[in-house]
Amino acid sequence: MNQKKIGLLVMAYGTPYKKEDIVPYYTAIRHGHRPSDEQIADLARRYEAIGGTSPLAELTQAQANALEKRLNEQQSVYTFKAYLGLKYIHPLIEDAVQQMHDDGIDHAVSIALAPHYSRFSVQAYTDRAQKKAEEIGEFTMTSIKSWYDQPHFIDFWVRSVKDQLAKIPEEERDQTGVLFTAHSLPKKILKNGDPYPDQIRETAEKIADQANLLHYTQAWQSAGKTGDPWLGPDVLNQIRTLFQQEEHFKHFIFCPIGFVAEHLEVLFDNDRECRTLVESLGGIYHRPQMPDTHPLFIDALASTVLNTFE
Ligand SMILES: CC1=C(CCC(=O)O)c2cc3nc(cc4[nH]c(cc5[nH]c(cc1n2)c(C)c5CCC(=O)O)c(CCC(=O)O)c4C)C(CCC(=O)O)=C3C
Ligand SMILES: [Fe+2]
Repeated sequence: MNQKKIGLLVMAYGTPYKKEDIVPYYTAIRHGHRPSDEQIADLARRYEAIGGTSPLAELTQAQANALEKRLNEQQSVYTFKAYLGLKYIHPLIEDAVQQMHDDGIDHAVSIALAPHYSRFSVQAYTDRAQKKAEEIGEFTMTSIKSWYDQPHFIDFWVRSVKDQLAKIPEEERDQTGVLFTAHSLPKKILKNGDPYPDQIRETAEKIADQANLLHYTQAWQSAGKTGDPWLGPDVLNQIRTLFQQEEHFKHFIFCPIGFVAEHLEVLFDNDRECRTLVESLGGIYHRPQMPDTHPLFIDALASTVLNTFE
């Protein structure tokens, strides 16, 4: 019997492929308003600092490929075909949905490469995908909202933190603080009861519990420099706070649990800014490798997708 072909819409933020993409990309992030020359220069400088462009383009594609492969290995009822749909650069979410339809697909599952749900993040991806599906007609799409609590995902971070701790001399392990971070969002999301902060807190608690962490905390990173207030505490302030506490921490392990790949926010905001501050205070910076295409992580995504068929 023919296996039914299912579209797998893998949605992600997107990143400039080359220097010339930075302006149109940043303009798209700003909903079509070109940022100031100063803001553009600042972003270009950050990409320059991590090697010119981000590794994210390649990693997002590799994650989509790995997920497709894993899904087709794990079951034989359906054939999954992955389509990348990006938020701010080609291939755009809408184009991916159109392509599925053109390829004769009438049912898809969408998943965002972001673990936690927010109206500002995942819902924005989903709305665009569903709108396009409705426009096409006779095309149904199941949209996954979040998967932060998928056990394999938690397990990935539990193992990562434990690996980092194992490298720290035993007598210094109780002088180690673990910081769980996620992208900050404007505080106004709280007014509508957005689950984002709670989901991130829950993720941190689950990991800390399963890894038996003595000292851990949660903080927000990469807040925008806009007029309105963003969720805090900011990670840089949180580092200072921890140093002021009586434990006299020596080691700091950074776990950016809101992101899933090596990219600008981690390579710059964590590995440069957080590292610089930690070292200036006399501490030692540690940061496990991001999920990327780790089998546990891909399994977490695959299980989440397959659960939509139950
Ligand atoms: C919640 C969230 C995630 C995680 C969930 C998800 O993945 O969806 C995320 C991921 C990412 N954000 C990214 C890049 C950027 N985000 C920006 C700006 C912003 N992000 C926001 C939110 C988020 N962002 C917000 C509310 C703004 C302010 C908008 C404004 O300015 O009004 C800007 C503008 C300049 C700056 O502010 O730095 C850039 C360049 C990249 C790719 C980096 C690379 O290329 O490696 C990735 C994965
Ligand atoms: Fe962003």
